[in-house]
Amino acid sequence: MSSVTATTIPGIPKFVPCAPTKENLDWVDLINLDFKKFDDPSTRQELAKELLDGVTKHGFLTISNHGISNELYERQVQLANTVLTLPPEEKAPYEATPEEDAKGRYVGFKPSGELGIKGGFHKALDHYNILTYDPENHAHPAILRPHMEEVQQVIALIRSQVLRKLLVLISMILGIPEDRILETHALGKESTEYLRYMIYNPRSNEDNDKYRDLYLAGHTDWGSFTFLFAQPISALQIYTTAGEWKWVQYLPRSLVVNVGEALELLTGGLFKATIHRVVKPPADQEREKRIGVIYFARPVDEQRLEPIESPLLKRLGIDKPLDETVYNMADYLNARKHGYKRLDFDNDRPRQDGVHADPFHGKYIDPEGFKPVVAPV
Ligand SMILES: O=C(O)CCC(=O)C(=O)O
Ligand SMILES: [Fe+2]
Repeated sequence: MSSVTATTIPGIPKFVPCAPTKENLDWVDLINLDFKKFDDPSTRQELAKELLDGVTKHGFLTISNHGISNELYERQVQLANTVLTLPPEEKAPYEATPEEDAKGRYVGFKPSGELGIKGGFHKALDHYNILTYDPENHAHPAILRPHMEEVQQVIALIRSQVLRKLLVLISMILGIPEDRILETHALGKESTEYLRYMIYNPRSNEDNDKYRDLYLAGHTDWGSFTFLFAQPISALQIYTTAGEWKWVQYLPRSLVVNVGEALELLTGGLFKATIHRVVKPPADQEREKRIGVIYFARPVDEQRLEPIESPLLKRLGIDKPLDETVYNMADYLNARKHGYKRLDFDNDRPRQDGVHADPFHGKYIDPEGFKPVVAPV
């Protein structure tokens, strides 16, 4: 089961994923959920317990036997590479507008600009988003079009085989009816869920110095769960409860799952949105382009982000909203996009004025003058 074999798809450029690093990094010990256990009622109970352990310990887990075949999995990586390495002139017509980006629901490539958009991204990074709920039925680049049915199939699998099962396990943990939790992610309602293809191009030493070796600054995700197709290039780190940055190890063909802020808010903090970041890979992978396939699950736009009524949360005394303002999902995204709760977690790499560029933090001035619904705290 080598990670360096490359699936070929007619008409799609071949992409050979990088070999795993030989370096022994300071790995984090993540709990792996074997989703085979979901099928049997007794092992399903065990799985629910493991999920609770995973989300309270690190807020990060891996899932094996997730129901996405090796072939579909590898083909997604090939398609992601194809789309993200299109020449700029072929990307341009599919670039989202800054307004769409500001609303948190966009299709296509991230808007470009000197620093990407909102001062947040170095252009060594690019995104391509495919919405799950896309009433406008956005067009995709010609090379991707023959494969859109397959992309939709993968999205449907992630929702039915992974997200739905996790939500059922949550209903068991919280002691609430399945329907109550499933409706928070109902299909067909307005939502910003999407599949994202992501590229991190290698940077010059000068740029790495300038950006403190950070590709993505420490952050928590905004939705409920994020599913990352396991990544042979080590660069993802999580901030543990012990206050240390540790590396996420590559487990071939697994999904790496992390809890986002919406789920933290829905569970009164029982499920932890873990801080994570992406840094310069180890020396034996540093010159490779890093291709990501990521699914961001999110509650529907209208879902209010406050604790779900649950006997467990009540018993634990965590049944009150965590924040002063209770937003629904759509308004929460809007607020987050415009500076609400913007925090600096990279204190281990202090930014020196005049030495480091600050694409991530500092005083935040929204370039388009968008405002959060309520002034940020
Ligand atoms: O590329 C990765 O490994 C993680 C990306 C990430 O954290 C994000 O896009 O929110
Ligand atoms: Fe993230």
